Amino acid sequence: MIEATLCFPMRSRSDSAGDDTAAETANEVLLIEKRRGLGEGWYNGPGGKLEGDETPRECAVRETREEVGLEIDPADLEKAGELRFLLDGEEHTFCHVFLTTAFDGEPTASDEARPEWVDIDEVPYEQMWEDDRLWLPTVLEGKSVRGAFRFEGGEPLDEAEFVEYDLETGVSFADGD
Ligand SMILES: Nc1ncnc2c1[nH]c(=O)n2[C@H]1C[C@H](O)[C@@H](COP(=O)(O)OP(=O)(O)OP(=O)(O)O)O1
Repeated sequence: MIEATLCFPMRSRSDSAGDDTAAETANEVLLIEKRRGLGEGWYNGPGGKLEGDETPRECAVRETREEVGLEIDPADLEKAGELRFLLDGEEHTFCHVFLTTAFDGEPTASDEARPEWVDIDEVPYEQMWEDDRLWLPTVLEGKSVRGAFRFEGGEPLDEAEFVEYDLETGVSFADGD
């Protein structure tokens, strides 16, 4: 099974301070238009597969740097979701989802991704993985999710048919995940 990450940098158009979680104060999210590989041509968060012995946080930081050039401290990532993608009844990908409002730099396009700040009320779900509309709005509201999403039809995953799902909200995750 593949272990992967998604990272959603968020920002507020009008600066607001306080102890709120990232998604409670932010109203724009950084998406990428994927330029190659799984999900090519669709919008998603920066992210990708874990490499070597890196942790999910380290992976999210590395993928966000490689894809859009933002620097993030792993401690500034808020864990927001755990998603299981199943293909033909088999576990295919386990994906850790993170949010952050703390990052350095300006998003820059790479070979893999074209970044775009998007209002959280205008996320282009019709140009994203079909499951995203089921869990991403909840994540962008600052609530955590744990879900399983079943696809049928064989590899590659992005050409398989999305058939059903289970989703829990307001879940908690183990420290350090
Ligand atoms: N169903 C669904 N919804 C939303 N997001 C995803 C899925 N399935 C997925 O695989 N994903 C996400 C999880 C990952 O962030 C990417 C896929 O990562 P990929 O591009 O294959 O990983 P990289 O490590 O960047 O790839 P290469 O470097 O090998 O090209 O999609």
